Amino acid sequence: MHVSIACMHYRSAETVKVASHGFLTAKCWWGNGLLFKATSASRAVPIPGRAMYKTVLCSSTAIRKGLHTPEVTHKGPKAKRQKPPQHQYDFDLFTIGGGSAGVRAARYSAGMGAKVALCELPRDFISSEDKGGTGGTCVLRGCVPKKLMAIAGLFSEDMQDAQGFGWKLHGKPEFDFHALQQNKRRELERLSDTYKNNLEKAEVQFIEGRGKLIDQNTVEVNGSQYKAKHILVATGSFASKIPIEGAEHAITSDEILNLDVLPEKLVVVGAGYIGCEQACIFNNLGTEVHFIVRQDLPLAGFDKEARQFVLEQYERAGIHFHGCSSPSKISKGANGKLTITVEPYKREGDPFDIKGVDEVLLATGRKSRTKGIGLEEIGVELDDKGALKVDDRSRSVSVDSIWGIGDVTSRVPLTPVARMEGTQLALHLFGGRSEAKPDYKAVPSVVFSSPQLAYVGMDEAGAVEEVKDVDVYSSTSTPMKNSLGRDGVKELVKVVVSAKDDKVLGFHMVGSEASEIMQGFAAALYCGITKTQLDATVGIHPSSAEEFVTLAKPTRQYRGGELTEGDAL
Ligand SMILES: Cc1cc2nc3c(=O)[nH]c(=O)nc-3n(C[C@H](O)[C@H](O)[C@H](O)COP(=O)(O)OP(=O)(O)OC[C@H]3O[C@@H](n4cnc5c(N)ncnc54)[C@H](O)[C@@H]3O)c2cc1C
Ligand SMILES: NC(=O)c1ccc[n+]([C@@H]2O[C@H](COP(=O)([O-])OP(=O)(O)OC[C@H]3O[C@@H](n4cnc5c(N)ncnc54)[C@H](O)[C@@H]3O)[C@@H](O)[C@H]2O)c1
Repeated sequence: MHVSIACMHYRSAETVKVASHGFLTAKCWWGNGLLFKATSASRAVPIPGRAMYKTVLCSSTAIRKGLHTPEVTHKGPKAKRQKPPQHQYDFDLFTIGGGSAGVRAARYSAGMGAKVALCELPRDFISSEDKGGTGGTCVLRGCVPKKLMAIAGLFSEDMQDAQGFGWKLHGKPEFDFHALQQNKRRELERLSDTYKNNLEKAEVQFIEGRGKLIDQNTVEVNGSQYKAKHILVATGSFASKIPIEGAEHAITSDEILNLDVLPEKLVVVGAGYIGCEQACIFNNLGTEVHFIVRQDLPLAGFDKEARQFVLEQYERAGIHFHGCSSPSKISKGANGKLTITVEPYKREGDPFDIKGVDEVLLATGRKSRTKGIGLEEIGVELDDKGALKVDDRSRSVSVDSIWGIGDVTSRVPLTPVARMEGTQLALHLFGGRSEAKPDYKAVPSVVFSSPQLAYVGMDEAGAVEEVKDVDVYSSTSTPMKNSLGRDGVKELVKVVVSAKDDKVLGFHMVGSEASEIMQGFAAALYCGITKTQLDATVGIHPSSAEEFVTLAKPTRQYRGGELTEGDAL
């Protein structure tokens, strides 16, 4: 049986499935891949040699229900009613974990007609083997609380800038950390509830409790066993502490986002995403912040010029950066204050102590949550970092019925990527799109520090290594706000171009609006923009973003992998 759908006012048309109950399942596509509910049918046309050809017409109002839900179905005049299926499974898909990845995959799969269940741990702001909550890390102890706290910190920069524009602040503005934390928790609980409600609206069966695999098709939660054709492991990751003496006195990102008292003095160990973001948040809120970092620059793996530039800005804002250093010990005094002993790392020098510290944040990386849930017992292969090993369609490399998406795998640990993997998995399993798989071609990323560092595509060193002939365009400027506001605030824009075919390979920016600006350039990179096309783009004036389309002369050029013009970084 074949069905085509014609949705008026929408680009659409696809698919067909004859459900076992004899009804037609019709998926209706919009341009961006969302699915809509089709609710009416007009005619069915038999085609010789095929069972039947059926056209379903539906109006835009008829298909407006639900952002994604797919299917419906109309009983075709000639469709034969079949016997109810003799399922050996309770569910088509059972998802363990209700974070960004699991919720997306579960909702979309249910929307495509699958029978889906999802289990998630009871809610807590601090995660553990037994505590979690719908929305997962992003909502309860990641992107959202972090961004709310970053916004709180930015008001302090704004108040300083405002004075240059004539605003008079009478007396020292007061900051109530407790109020921020209370308001923030309320908002996070609201969002977490929304995630749960959305699952229920999508008709995903929600089970609160810890999921554990019993065999390749069975999950146990709270003593009950559920059988599913496919099992999705989306259990995310957790902050791991480095094994130094006194590590029990240190906290991780879970706790720092949930403090009740604003620390006066904070030491941050590790300058990845989390370290840089938290250092800047607390610096802006008035805490004395010290950074202990093994390299000479923060943000290993990012573009070197952007790293150098962002460090200058962190130090200008008052953060104490201790590069080429590593902590060896944390001790707690009788007054409750901490002392952290710091050793030189791959350099000459003496150890030193940072005393009178209220909190030490270990921001030294995260590990996939794969232990104690029966994975290894049923033969699911993990990689050398303990992450679930999957193929390019997110299927376990060793057990066919097991799938893994999001931070539990070692791909790109970002929320939009986890969601994209969820969407693609739903399409692959239940959307009639067996070719569907995640696409990592142009994943943009932002460190929400102060200033922000955003990029998409290749950094300069990576481009030179891979492409050899590269032109680099970079420029620094003072944002207009800072012509009258705080002194010394600068922004960087940078474009990395292949000299062979003029294609842009990477965009980088350090600046207060970098996250908002980079999204559009990510779309351009995805579409394969050339430097000539970028130059032909009309700027938006006055703005920081226009710097990207006015970069006339290369700052550095490489040919055959060697620097031929400009100064080495
Ligand atoms: C401090 C911080 C800031 C971040 N900021 C950003 C940002 O700004 N932008 C961005 O894109 N990304 C950010 N990230 C990364 C982002 O949060 C993750 O990539 C994303 O949340 C991963 O989603 P996930 O669904 O794979 O995992 P999670 O969100 O961790 O979800 C996994 C879920 O599984 C549950 N679970 C675990 N075990 C079980 C079990 N046995 N049974 C039932 N449930 C279980 C957990 O409770 C959890 O809710 C940040 C991360 C952190 C830590
Ligand atoms: N804005 C965002 O999108 C955002 C924000 C936070 C987290 N995340 C995601 O979460 C992931 C985890 O973040 P993260 O900051 O924990 O990890 P990370 O890998 O970005 O940074 C960890 C840092 O710790 C350092 N480190 C490791 N071991 C150390 C040791 N023994 N001593 C001193 N330093 C040590 C590393 O060199 C690195 O700089 C990131 O990869 C990112 O994808 C994203």
